[in-house]
Amino acid sequence: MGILERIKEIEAEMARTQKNKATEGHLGRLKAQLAKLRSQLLEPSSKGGGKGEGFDVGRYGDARVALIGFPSVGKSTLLSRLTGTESEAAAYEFTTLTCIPGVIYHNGAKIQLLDLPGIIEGAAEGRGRGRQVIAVGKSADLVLMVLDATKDDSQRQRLEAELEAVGIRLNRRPPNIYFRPKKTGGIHFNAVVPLTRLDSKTVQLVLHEYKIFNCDVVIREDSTADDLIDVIEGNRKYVKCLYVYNKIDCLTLEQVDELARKPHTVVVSCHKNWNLDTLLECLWNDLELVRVYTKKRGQFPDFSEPIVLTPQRGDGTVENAIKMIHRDLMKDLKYGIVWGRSTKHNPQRVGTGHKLDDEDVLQIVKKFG
Ligand SMILES: Nc1nc2c(ncn2[C@@H]2O[C@H](COP(=O)(O)OP(=O)(O)OP(=O)(O)O)[C@@H](O)[C@H]2O)c(=O)[nH]1
Ligand SMILES: [K+]
Ligand SMILES: [Mg+2]
Repeated sequence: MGILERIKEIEAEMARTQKNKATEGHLGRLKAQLAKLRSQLLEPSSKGGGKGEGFDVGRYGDARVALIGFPSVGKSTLLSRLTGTESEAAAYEFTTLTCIPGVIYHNGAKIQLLDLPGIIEGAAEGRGRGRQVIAVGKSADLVLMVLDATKDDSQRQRLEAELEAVGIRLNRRPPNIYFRPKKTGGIHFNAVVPLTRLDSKTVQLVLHEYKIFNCDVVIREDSTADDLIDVIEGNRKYVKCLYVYNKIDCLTLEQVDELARKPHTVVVSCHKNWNLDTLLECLWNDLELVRVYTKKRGQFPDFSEPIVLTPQRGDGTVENAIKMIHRDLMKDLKYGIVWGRSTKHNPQRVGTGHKLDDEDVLQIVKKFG
């Protein structure tokens, strides 16, 4: 039996199984089986894998944002509006067939925006160009999930389910679970908070499903079996997501108002150019970029070309900023001098671990000279 059929079979069994205390362990084991099969499916070696022609776009700029959505929701129209790049838009589905990069220039930073083909249901199982689209989505710092405001809102859940199935976790933090496999010693399982959604039998069953018989597990929050599986699989991608409802020119004011109240959501009309500035502002805030201006002794700071740190490049520490200027600069460093919001006094001497804030100015003092 192929992987896809096995996935279908397990999903069917899960649907048949009533959810209660007695079936918790069984369901946990089925979830682990499902997660393992999906991992196999996404391995590059499995059939139909590989990056695929037209998707191998290099990283550019300070952050990478992917446009993900069902066909004809307006992804390409949005790319053309926000960047200088024209990506073909048309009334028929699957107008876009490859990854089309554009660049947003905003607040002195360069944000790479990637237009992608529309996703269809079953993308997680490799339908359409799902696999390639998902690979690009995983490589992004943020996903703009583009939705058609004129369509039924189940589109959002369906799309989320597709991304969930391939290990993309939207707007979530990694579970607070410590997990360490060992050579011997059996399973040591500990929970430091009361667990209302997971019992020790389920933990055992999930671990056995992965053939793990020796390990330490410490659960530090009220986790589920899915959380535990995410930690064992270890390859989950925690990506920020902003939901963009496009085509609000076709809705009533009441309908627009209702959509706009959802969390992490922006409503826009690409045709009418409505609210695109708000979209940029939300995108900017969510990316949490830290711009650092460098300054030489006795000179004004260079405000034209900031060093841009992202949460994905590690914390916005002085060390990370210096490494972005030059790999070798760290060994010559004596200390830094910083002006800005991150310091108590201006200026202030700082060490390499000091966390910089957006728009700080940094002067590097070297050991010799
Ligand atoms: N009414 C309305 N239509 C829009 C808006 N933005 C885009 N469209 C239309 O929606 C259709 C699809 O737009 P595209 O930009 O091609 O959508 P897409 O998501 O890139 O589509 P695929 O590449 O096929 O997945 C086109 O006919 C656009 O003119 C909008 O703000 N309002
Ligand atoms: K289209
Ligand atoms: Mg398109």
